[in-house]
Amino acid sequence: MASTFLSVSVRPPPRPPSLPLINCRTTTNSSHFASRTQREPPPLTSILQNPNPSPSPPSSLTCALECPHFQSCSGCTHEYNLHHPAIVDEATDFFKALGVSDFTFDSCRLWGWRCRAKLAVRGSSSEPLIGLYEEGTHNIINIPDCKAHHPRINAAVELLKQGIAELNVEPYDEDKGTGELRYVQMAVTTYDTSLPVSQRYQNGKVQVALVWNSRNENSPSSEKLNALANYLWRNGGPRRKINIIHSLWANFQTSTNNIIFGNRWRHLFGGGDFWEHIGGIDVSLAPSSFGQANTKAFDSLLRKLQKYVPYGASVVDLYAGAGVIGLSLAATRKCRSVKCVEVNKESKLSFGKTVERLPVNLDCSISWHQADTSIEPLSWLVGSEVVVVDPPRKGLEPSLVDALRTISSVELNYRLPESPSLKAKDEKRPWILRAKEASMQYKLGPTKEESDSLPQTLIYVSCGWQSFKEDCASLLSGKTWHLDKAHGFNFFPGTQSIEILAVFKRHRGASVKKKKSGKKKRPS
Ligand SMILES: C[S@@+](CC[C@H](N)C(=O)[O-])C[C@H]1O[C@@H](n2cnc3c(N)ncnc32)[C@H](O)[C@@H]1O
Repeated sequence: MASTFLSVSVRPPPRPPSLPLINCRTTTNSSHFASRTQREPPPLTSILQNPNPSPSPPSSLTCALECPHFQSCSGCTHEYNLHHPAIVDEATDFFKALGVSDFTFDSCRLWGWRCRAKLAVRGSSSEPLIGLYEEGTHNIINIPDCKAHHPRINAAVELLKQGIAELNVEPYDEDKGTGELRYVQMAVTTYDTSLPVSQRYQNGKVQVALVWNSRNENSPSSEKLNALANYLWRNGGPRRKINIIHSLWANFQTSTNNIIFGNRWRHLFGGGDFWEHIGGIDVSLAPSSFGQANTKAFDSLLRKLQKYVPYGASVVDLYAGAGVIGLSLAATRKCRSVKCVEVNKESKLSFGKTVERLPVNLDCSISWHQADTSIEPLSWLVGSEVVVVDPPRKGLEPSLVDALRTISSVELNYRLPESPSLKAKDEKRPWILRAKEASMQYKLGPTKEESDSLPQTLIYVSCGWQSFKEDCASLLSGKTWHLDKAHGFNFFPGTQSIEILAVFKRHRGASVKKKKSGKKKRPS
């Protein structure tokens, strides 16, 4: 996961004046930016009429960001060669040294790719600032023409600014802890079956979550919150000719730390369910649950990932969020079982909704568990042939790396009890009991016998290149795993980030030592 919000950048040297600028975009609208000498936002209608999507793949070596905010905004760190960040060459060499010479890189969509953004709201009600930190400072700047954002996010931000000014909403003051609106999260759904497929992306609609500086909806400032939500719904909702708002939510947060969301959410307007079609399934994503920012690139990664999972396999999806990876495998690979493990309890609701849209005849046992994978990780690995890990940027927990490294030599202490009721009765470990309480179990089809197999395939999805390299070295040092395949995806064009999909296989013969039964061998 890459956070939109706090990014540190290293600027490349400025482009020499003589270097020709070849733009990879077919629908360039550079005059729109060239003529804009001031930084004030364009009117909402102009944003909507110039959605500036980039439907075609790159064709030259100098695909350029061409963003007017590049010098000041901390969001993007690289202006040229968006389709081929330098880190790709490093990754190619890295994987080659490990015996994988067919590393591939998918450059994905280069502009308008960000379908999920968390933006700070600062400034004053007459001149609100909604955006990211200014490079090297703690000041927020407006980024109305951001080239990474889906154009509908820019349009919704513009509308929000108008609402703030008109209704005299007070932006948050970090130093004093005063003000009303702290942050806004904008997430775009591009799944509208009433439109032809070719028109769906550009006509995405935005789920807006307003982070309000009060304890709950009964506080005195709630009237202002409702008025703002009303304004956005009236001016961007379904009654408008161009409907940009999908739904409106409030989150209540009064803490002075830098955690964006509080625990309390309230649905205000529009669809309570937010659907996207990713990896071959309909996925529900509540504003409180983790969602990938680059919807299209994530879809490409999932399509590739699916090919490495054998039909009918049992899968455990660690760091699962709302279970998008696991559930897309359940549907497309007809998995026997899929177990999703995630620490954030907010993802459970979205998981349940997504399961309800899976085909009923899947013949798969599906579960979601709220648990920390670093605690007794082996207990989650037992019973699955394939393990998928998709950790945050810091990489895998050391205890999980250890469990994976030593998986072949570990005695199998985790024999599954004969019946679930017996299992529940005998279980004493509080963290396992807590995870069970918070879990969700579905059986789509007849019940299958659970196995005590251990994973033969490890699929690592990484958004942190440094931590991936370290985890990779640790995993390979155990001689249990070898690296089989690796692919890169351009999840964050304009930065030196790369999303990696790496497939490890367990060495043949590296099998589990079964626990001794205690029975004496019968003489032959
Ligand atoms: C990069 S996201 C991936 C989510 C999901 N695979 C997806 O693509 O939608 C990482 C997820 O790991 C979860 N997480 C972080 N640390 C964890 C831990 N120790 N145990 C379980 N989940 C954890 C986060 O809450 C987050 O949802």
